[in-house]
Amino acid sequence: MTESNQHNPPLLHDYTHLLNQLPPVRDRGVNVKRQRAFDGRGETEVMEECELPLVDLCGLWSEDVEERDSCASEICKASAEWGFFQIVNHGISLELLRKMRMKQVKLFKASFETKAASGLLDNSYRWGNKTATCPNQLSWCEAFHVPLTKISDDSCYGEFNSLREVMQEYAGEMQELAKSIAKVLVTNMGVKRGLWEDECNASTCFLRLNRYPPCPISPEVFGLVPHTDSDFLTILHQDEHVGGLQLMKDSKWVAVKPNPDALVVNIGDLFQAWSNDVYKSVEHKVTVNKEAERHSIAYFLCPSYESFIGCCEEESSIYKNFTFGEYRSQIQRDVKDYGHKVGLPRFLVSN
Ligand SMILES: O=C(O)CCC(=O)C(=O)O
Ligand SMILES: [Fe+2]
Repeated sequence: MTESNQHNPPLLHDYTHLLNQLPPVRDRGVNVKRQRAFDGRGETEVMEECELPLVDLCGLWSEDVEERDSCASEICKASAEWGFFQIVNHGISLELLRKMRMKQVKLFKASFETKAASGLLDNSYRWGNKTATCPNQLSWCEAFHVPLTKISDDSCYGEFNSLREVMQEYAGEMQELAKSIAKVLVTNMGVKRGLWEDECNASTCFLRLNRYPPCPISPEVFGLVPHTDSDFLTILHQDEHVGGLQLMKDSKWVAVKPNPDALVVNIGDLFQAWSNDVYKSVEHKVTVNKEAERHSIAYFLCPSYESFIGCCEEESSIYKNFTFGEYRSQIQRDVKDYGHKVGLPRFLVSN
């Protein structure tokens, strides 16, 4: 097996030592068994593709109070029961989504050396997983992880200057949309003013442009390892055609069917803590294909590092009060020490 495409990162080459730990193909069981062993969780199985709850945001922008309330309650119900939902009529034009995707595809078509070159998109290019110590910690992907504060910075773009305007417009619109959804979730908990109103300025929010190259050893590695997002909420512009996103629902992995008209929203750890576990930050992962590449763009709504996340039910909070900065540092320590994020359980009052 070779990595002939000069635009792909050298995943096979650089992770040979890890991939050699995989048992020979003849020793592995049938698919489901293999997936179970691979995930390291006896109870998980892959289910059929499913339709996530679909929320038409038309109601949210309506003059009619009842329509607004009904849309808000759909958002909150999905956030509590699934932690994930899809939105249509979200106000972001299909033209902008298409333009952003075209630019993203073009960017990833650049050679690996160009992408990794110093300076491009604030040196935000990442691939694989440096801290992986075994094959199931390896993510078969490449990504630009771009802070919103850098998006208008000319020096980030080099030869990709035409990306700047689109990125700016895209990030601005995502920011507004994310805040509108956050406001619904905050109001539903009986709180008039959430910390996100002051704290979720652009200072720590970011966009992640993901590409999952075709993977000759699929399904032996993940595109993105199972994780929860460490933010308030995420808005995901999935690949229009190629599926791969799976989420945990009732102890089963559920595959999300691509819907080219919809964006996917998921609750992150901070909203779960703030809502005292009412909204769920659900584990999700991405699988990869042997032949097809896949693209996605995620927008992460985050507070400033000094913000206390707190809890809307202060007296009965099951989590300690922590700042976003503390949360991030703990994750970084855990990844270094154990190879993976521990996340919210670290901050339970009972610990
Ligand atoms: O690519 C996807 O569909 C999911 C991406 C994701 O979960 C992330 O970037 O955190
Ligand atoms: Fe994620």
